[in-house]
Amino acid sequence: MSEYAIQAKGLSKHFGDLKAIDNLDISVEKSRIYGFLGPNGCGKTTAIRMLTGLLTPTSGEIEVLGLRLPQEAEKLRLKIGYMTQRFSLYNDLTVKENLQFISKIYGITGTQQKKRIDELLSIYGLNHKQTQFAGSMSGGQRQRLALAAATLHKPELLFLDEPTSAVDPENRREFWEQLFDLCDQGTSVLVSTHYMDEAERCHKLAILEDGVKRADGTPAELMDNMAVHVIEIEASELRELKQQLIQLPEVITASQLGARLRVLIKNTVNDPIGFIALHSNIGKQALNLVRPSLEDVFVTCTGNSRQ
Ligand SMILES: Nc1ncnc2c1ncn2[C@@H]1O[C@H](COP(=O)(O)OP(=O)(O)OP(=O)(O)O)[C@@H](O)[C@H]1O
Repeated sequence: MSEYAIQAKGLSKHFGDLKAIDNLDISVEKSRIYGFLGPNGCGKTTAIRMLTGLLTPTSGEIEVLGLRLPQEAEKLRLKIGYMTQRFSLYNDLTVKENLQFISKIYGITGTQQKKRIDELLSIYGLNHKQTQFAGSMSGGQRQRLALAAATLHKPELLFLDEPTSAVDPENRREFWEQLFDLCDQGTSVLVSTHYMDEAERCHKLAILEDGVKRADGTPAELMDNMAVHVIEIEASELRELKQQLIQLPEVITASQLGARLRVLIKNTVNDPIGFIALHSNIGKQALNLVRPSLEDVFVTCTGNSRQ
């Protein structure tokens, strides 16, 4: 038995001249949460659709839960859950009716259906909402209903495409707690996001840009292996200072965070604090060498740095 829920090698999808996914290699371990982090249009949905067997790759090899895709896609259908970017349930059915409808699709009927729906209503805090129309629920409640529907048949592997783009931070945090519960019970999860805080919660992630994987690893590995120094500067006139510093070829990017300027400097510079002090009128006491964040990793390994 493979330790991997998903393995893909040399995966590509071309739409005409556009390489939506270009030569992607990924390995997703079982009972873990793996993230695709990247901006809109970088190919996250295209990659997920190929890994679910819904889209045929232009080239490459895919094995999901021991099944080869796209050849064995039909056998995979009952083993996976897929929560798409858009709410795909029925707005004019109630919460309970939606779950009953999905149950029937999976062949879950009678007392088994009632038991499973009651269980899901309780897990996802929807007990008192069961007679409410899905269309009248809040963003957070809809996401919980969509997750309940995607996990109704207890899939071994769950695909979530930007699941929390329409929910507030509190609901997002709760949603992730539920993902970790699923993971604890043995479910493997592949989730796409463009939020750094969400990506940081994943066991492992791949950073995608223009269909290409720019980096992958655990969030800690990605941050530790960054070939840059990060300096935070506390000073006045930060807008001016930023303009001055980003002219230097050794400076990768500089971005303001409230009263501080966060500057990423190539690690070919041996003494980053001395370097900033030399190229500005800021004293060394206002400069701090800090730990890179995932956002620093993202701007360094994608083309989003110079602004
Ligand atoms: N069926 C299609 N035909 C032509 N181009 C497509 C098709 N599907 C996706 N694309 C293009 O492929 C690229 C990747 O799209 P994709 O939806 O996978 O990105 P994404 O990272 O999921 O972005 P978003 O979060 O905005 O959905 C985009 O340039 C998109 O326009």
